[in-house]
Amino acid sequence: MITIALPKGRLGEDTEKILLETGIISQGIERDSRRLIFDVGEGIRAILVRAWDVPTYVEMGTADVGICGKDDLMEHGADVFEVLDLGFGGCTMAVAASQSVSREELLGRHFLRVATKYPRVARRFFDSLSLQTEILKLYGSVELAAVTGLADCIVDIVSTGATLRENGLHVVERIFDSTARWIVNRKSFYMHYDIVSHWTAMIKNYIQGA
Ligand SMILES: Nc1ncnc2c1ncn2[C@@H]1O[C@H](COP(=O)(O)OP(=O)(O)OP(=O)(O)O)[C@@H](O)[C@H]1O
Ligand SMILES: O=P(O)(O)OC[C@H]1O[C@H](OP(=O)(O)OP(=O)(O)O)[C@H](O)[C@@H]1O
Repeated sequence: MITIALPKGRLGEDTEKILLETGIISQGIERDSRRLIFDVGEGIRAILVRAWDVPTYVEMGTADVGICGKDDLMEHGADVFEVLDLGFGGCTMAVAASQSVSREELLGRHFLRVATKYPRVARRFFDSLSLQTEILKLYGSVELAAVTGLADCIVDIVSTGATLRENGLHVVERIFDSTARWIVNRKSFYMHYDIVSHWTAMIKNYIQGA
């Protein structure tokens, strides 16, 4: 049995499309049911998890392979093989602040209060600038922290930029670009080498042909 960790949410549809169109899975997921485990082929099961939890399932070996964003991988620091960039789910991890605060002014301060869903990414970034920070972990609507004054700036994902614009914020610094990644458990990579490398090649061909 080989287990694939599929992300719920934003990456779900593109993930399922790639796996179905490459023929890696032969049946789709009934997303409107409350089931979390699906038989998706002979000896293949899919588990439906939040994108953020995919690295945990793959690192621990409960899933052999999975799909999640680079942002979650960077934050998690999971010890897995990051095998392929799938190209979809594109966004940028960025520092953002009120439009009235310039990059020079913000990064020139001695101390910053930073709100984010990604405390490890934020800590690493500000440490690399030797900037003293207090990091506040939030779970959503992160932009609100910079608007209300809870924090001086935020570290969050930016895609269209609409959420920043509509809340009077702007990007101060881009930290890294993120897309969805195909990740593999380290043991499974060797134990299921034939199937994992076959699947990886199929996805690679699919992406190159797309
Ligand atoms: N606005 C966005 N546009 C494009 N891709 C995004 C955007 N926000 C997040 N992503 C990417 O999609 C992945 C999954 O996001 P999704 O919102 O489904 O789950 P989540 O971040 O775990 O949060 P939640 O389930 O609380 O909404 C993120 O890890 C990121 O790589
Ligand atoms: O640049 P944009 O296209 O506007 O996208 C960026 C927004 O999308 C994500 O939030 P999400 O929709 O997941 O909401 P939440 O984090 O507040 O739950 C992210 O945290 C930003 O708030």
